[in-house]
Amino acid sequence: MVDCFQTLHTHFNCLIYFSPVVTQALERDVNQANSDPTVKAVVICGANGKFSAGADIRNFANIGQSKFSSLESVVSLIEKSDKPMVAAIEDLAFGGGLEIALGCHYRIANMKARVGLPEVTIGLLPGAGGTQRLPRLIGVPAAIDIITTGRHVPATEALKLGILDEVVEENPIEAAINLAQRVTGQPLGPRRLCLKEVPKLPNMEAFLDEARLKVKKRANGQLSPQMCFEAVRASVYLPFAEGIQKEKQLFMYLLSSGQSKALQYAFFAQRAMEKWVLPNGASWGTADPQPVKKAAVIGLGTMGRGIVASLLKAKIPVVALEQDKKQLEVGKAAVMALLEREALKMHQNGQKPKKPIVPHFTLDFGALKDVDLVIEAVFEEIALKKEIFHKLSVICKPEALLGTNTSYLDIDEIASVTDRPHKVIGIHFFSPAHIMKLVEIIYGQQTSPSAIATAMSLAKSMGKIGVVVGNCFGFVGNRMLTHYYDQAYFLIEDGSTPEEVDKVLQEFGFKMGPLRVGDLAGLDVGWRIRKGKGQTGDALPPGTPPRHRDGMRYSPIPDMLCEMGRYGEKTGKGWYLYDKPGGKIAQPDPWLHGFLSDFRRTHNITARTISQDEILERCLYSLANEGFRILSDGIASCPEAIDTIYINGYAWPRHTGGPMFYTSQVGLPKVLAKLQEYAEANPDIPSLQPSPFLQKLVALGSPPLKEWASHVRSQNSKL
Ligand SMILES: CCCCCCC[C@H](O)CC(=O)SCCNC(=O)CCNC(=O)[C@H](O)C(C)(C)COP(=O)([O-])OP(=O)([O-])OC[C@H]1O[C@@H](n2cnc3c(N)ncnc32)[C@H](O)[C@@H]1OP(=O)([O-])[O-]
Ligand SMILES: NC(=O)c1ccc[n+]([C@@H]2O[C@H](COP(=O)([O-])OP(=O)(O)OC[C@H]3O[C@@H](n4cnc5c(N)ncnc54)[C@H](O)[C@@H]3O)[C@@H](O)[C@H]2O)c1
Repeated sequence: MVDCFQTLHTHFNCLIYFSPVVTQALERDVNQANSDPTVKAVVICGANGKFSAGADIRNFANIGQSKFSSLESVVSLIEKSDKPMVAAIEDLAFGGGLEIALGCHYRIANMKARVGLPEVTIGLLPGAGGTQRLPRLIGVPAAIDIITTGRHVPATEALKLGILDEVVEENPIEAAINLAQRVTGQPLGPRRLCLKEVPKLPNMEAFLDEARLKVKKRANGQLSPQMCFEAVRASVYLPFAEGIQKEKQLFMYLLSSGQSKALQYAFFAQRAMEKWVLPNGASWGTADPQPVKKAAVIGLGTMGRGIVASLLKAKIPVVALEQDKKQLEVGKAAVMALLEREALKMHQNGQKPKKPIVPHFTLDFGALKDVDLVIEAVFEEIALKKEIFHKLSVICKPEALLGTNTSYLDIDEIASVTDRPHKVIGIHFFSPAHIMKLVEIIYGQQTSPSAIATAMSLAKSMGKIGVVVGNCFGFVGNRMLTHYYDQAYFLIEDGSTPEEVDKVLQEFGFKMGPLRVGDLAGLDVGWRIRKGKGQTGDALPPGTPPRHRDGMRYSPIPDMLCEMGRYGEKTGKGWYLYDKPGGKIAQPDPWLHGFLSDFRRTHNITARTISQDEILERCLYSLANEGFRILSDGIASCPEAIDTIYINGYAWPRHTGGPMFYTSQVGLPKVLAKLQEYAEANPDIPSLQPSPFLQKLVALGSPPLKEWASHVRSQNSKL
């Protein structure tokens, strides 16, 4: 029987995306199968165990509309075929890949496959008929969910929704051939999605109005979810062919938008991080990771508990250590609650919760003697960290890697007290550690390439994005963030309210502005750091001017709020007033406004009306300005690293590409001119002085972002 069937492999070599060549080859093969009378049915599958990840994103910049359109015409060709077409989905079918499968008359996948239309995440919409066929297949609410979020749908859920006709344990190709044999001769009309009606809802109009608002709110200024919604909405009101035209028109609109460029840049920037290279030439290509079969976490506070959960998610057994019985009990309860929540989430997503590995909770450092990796997450105090690392170097086996989750402290100083500085490394998670994707991997002067490779491989196994960076106070992310916050405080001193500053940054695309984030994280966190640096508190030399430190402008307002017990959400008061301690409902606080007026009066500051542009530019350009310094210092190897850090660690709006990409889009000469203007108006804020590297790039005619790193290299090699 097999000779009556044709199995079309979609000509992919390794990964599985549609270039024009692949699309044309598929079209040719489908035409051949259609015209060959010996072929009774066709099974379409991928090669090397994967169906397809969709259109080739790298091609978008270079390709004309006609080439794009051809993928939809192939889907249509498949759908119109008089012979049963069966998609055999192995592992994944995303974007154009799922659209091809939707053109098929039947779809079968293996159990571990995932399907989805992730175009929204790269600033686009499914442009090969997906927005018109999926709602016809599974109804409007489920289609809106899948298309506007781009989420990956597991095979079992896809089966329930009706996206798949069958899910099999093993090889879907064999099952597809069996199915093709069974259905040969049956009418295909009912299987063609283009001929189906979109399933009606009793209250479609009201449902769509509400859904549009929800999508808009969640989009935070990103266009693609909103256009995805409009395309699905068109499927309800337009005949199929007109819906396809509408989809095409919206696709082309998104394709030409700056947002899709930024999102595609962010996609590739993130993936480029795996291929790290150090200034000394050591790299991912030559460094071997060590296996991590057992790990330890020291300190089960805010960060430690999330780090334990992340390690367990990667199936690494963990020893969890605390300083005393009480803290151990608190930490243990918190970790167990996190694990239960994870299991519940899996259950709700239709996944079978795995039996959790329970950590070994202990107060005994001796329990760390056989671990391969330690991640220390105790208080941010250098003396305490050094004491712990000294102890670790005595207790842990010589090959064990010693990691610190410090936010700011010097990796070399910590390494100096150990017997193995080459195995000491910063592994900087972001809060909440079990959720946030970013891990900054910080190498010190002596950290070995193998230690970096191990930390990077660990990040990947925890489902996180590791970015390798150099060692300096605050590394990349927090070093830049200081300037963003300073500007926010100075703007408030000069006349803005916290609400005004936050609104401007929220309109830019952040979910929360800096002051609201400060309240959420706890204002005492920064206060402790400033006290540690001697900028406030008992260590401050008498006679220090209140609004200057070392001749530079300093805002004492955040310290004053903390001195009054206003730590933010947890105390019910901070930059905002909350419904209760621990409450989430933030209101403008009349008391704070009065306090700010008194502060300005005391310090002879005449409040001025500050424009939205000034708020945005001072906050964002000062942050990016530090990014140029970080590039120039070699702390980040390329602007893509900074952008990946900001998008994944600081909730920078992905659709603007990250601070460096955003700056490149605004135009380096404009950013430079604005920084010069603000620096002249504020001579006591040196961080507003444009970085020499930014000036150099402008002098070079503002080369494209992908060339910036080579200009750093040429600059440093001349030194
Ligand atoms: C008129 C209108 C007509 C329009 C027609 C449009 C049709 C359609 O609607 C549009 C699309 O399909 S849009 C597409 C919709 N689809 C998506 O958005 C899916 C995007 N892809 C993904 O989400 C993930 O890559 C997977 C989950 C597929 C695999 O994850 P994993 O196992 O962790 O692997 P990994 O590390 O992530 O990737 C490995 C390598 O493959 C690379 N690469 C991957 N996909 C690529 C692509 N489509 N392209 C190019 N390259 C792609 C990736 O860069 C990396 O390269 P490197 O050089 O080795 O660094
Ligand atoms: N909180 C954040 O947002 C955040 C983000 C990234 C990094 N970090 C860094 O992570 C580290 C921990 O921060 P956190 O916010 O989790 O602090 P935390 O105060 O919430 O927790 C610290 C924990 O360490 C424990 N501890 C203190 N001394 C110890 C010892 N000798 N042995 C064992 N345990 C000990 C404490 O009992 C406490 O439970 C710090 O270095 C911090 O800078 C914090």
